[in-house]
Amino acid sequence: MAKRSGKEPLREEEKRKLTKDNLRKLAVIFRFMAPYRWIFALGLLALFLSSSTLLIFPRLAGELVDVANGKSNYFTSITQLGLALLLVLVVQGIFSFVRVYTFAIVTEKGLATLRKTLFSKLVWLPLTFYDQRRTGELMSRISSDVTVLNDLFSITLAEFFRQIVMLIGGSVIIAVLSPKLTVFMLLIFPIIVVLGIVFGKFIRKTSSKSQDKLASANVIVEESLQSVTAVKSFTNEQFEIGRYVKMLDEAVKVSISSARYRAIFISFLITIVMGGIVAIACYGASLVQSGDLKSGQLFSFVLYTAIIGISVAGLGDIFGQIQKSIGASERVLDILDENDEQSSLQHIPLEGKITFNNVSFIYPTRQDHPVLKELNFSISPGEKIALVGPSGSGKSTITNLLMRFYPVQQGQILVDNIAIQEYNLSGYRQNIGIVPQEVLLFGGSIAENIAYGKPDASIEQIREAARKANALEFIESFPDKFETLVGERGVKLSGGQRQRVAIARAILKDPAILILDEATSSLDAQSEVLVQQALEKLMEGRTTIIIAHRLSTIKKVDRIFVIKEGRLAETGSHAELTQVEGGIYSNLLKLQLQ
Ligand SMILES: Nc1ncnc2c1ncn2[C@@H]1O[C@H](COP(=O)(O)OP(=O)(O)OP(=O)(O)O)[C@@H](O)[C@H]1O
Repeated sequence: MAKRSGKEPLREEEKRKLTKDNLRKLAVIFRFMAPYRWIFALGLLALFLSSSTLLIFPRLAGELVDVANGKSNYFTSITQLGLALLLVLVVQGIFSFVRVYTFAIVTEKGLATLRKTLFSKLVWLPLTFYDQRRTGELMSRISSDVTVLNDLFSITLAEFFRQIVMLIGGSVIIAVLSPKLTVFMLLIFPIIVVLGIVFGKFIRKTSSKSQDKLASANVIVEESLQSVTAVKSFTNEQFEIGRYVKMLDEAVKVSISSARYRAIFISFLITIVMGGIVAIACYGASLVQSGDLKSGQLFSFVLYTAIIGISVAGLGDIFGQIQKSIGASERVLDILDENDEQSSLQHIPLEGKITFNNVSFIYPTRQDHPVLKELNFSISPGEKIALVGPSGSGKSTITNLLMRFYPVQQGQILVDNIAIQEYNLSGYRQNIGIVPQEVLLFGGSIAENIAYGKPDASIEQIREAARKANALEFIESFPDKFETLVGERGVKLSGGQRQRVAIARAILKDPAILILDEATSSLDAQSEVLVQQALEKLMEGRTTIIIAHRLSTIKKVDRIFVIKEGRLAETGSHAELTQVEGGIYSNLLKLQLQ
């Protein structure tokens, strides 16, 4: 979702009705602010006082007119009144400062707790959750939705209370000032307000359409910039510009047509509001003429009417914002309510015996597509096996289940003769190291990236791991050595270098079980040799499962499991399987050799 400021129109789908249930959702979010409730209460008090002080202002301004006419009951000189006004302003300023500052403290601290809770929830959520959500959508939970809630607690709620104080206080004061004029005003203003609300709703709908068009245009910018290399390599610069211009032109068309309605709305509103005020002023003037009202009182009255008008107009927007915040809190709570896999870390020393007993598996998001079918095999501690088979046959799924990324639905996976779900999750996963096909590094230094396998590792241990991973030489050749920053996702390192950093990571982690997902794209011969040597060192003494693509690795393993359509089709050593006439493995081999 494109980032939008609070001033932009609300989308209908972002709003929720102000029901009791929905307001309860906001109350749940408010719990994050509970530790700061006393500061919040102080803010509310300051808000009440600053609004009340502000309400004195029009009254004093009216007195100013009466003092000038020599008709004031309270003040003898303009200077005296000027000082009183100054005092009101200063007091009001102090209360406003306290209000804004305290609300900011409560909101910032409370919402930082919410953000932290949300992020830790997200990282603890299982992969089954991620299969159903898009990353962009989750990002906007932490950014846009929490920002909407931030606005609610820091601005909207304060505005809401302020407008209410203004509305009620202002109405009481004008009723006391001149009951007659108040009744006259009440006959006019509600009609203006209703017209304003109805028209305003219509305008919001049309500008929401133009926002959507603009958002679509922004998607093109995002896509083109993200894949700028693809755009350039296909020499599609002109094509992308064309797409953008077309979409933007449509957005402009819709915006201008919506601006026409907005212009009518604004001119209508100004005319009718001013007309109302003029009508009140005229009637008020006639009251002054007949001696029912002092001119200063009329002046105050008109100012109060304007304040009440502004409050009523503001309330509509505030309700919209509250409805939008309920939508945001609902989405945030949805995530907080998910079941996560959080577990404290227990150290479990494993030997690395792996057994699959009749394991069948279907991904929860693709119920109609059985992936693994009654798989049976056993791997001894320290044994090295390769998973071989056509794309989509289920090789990665086997390792996903072993990592407990997904729960097994049928059959059992045992490690050291105990069903894997019996182990403490983090303790269990600590025993498994992965060197993935596509190594993505974090944006820090090389040292930090290697230490990802063991965050408390000393620099000597990091160095030793880099040495074993054949990475020391290239790291030392950089001017900043281990402190070299690898760039976003490790872009500053070559494929082979990234692989060796990943191997060093795994060496440092020192797991009993190792999963190697061989890179499909080949490295240059020299890098290949260095990576292979490093991998062999890494594999020593560990149970290893290799998702294999290359002959050179397959030949060296103890056993090869040929997977076909989720079943174990053939098992044996390279030498054994090549002997099988018409076998899947021997056919694959022939293909590769060709
Ligand atoms: N997260 C997922 N959600 C739903 N289906 C999935 C998921 N991951 C894989 N699959 C499906 O499961 C089947 C097996 O996929 P898997 O990744 O295990 O195959 P593979 O043998 O490792 O393939 P490759 O060699 O191409 O990596 C495929 O049909 C794939 O579309």
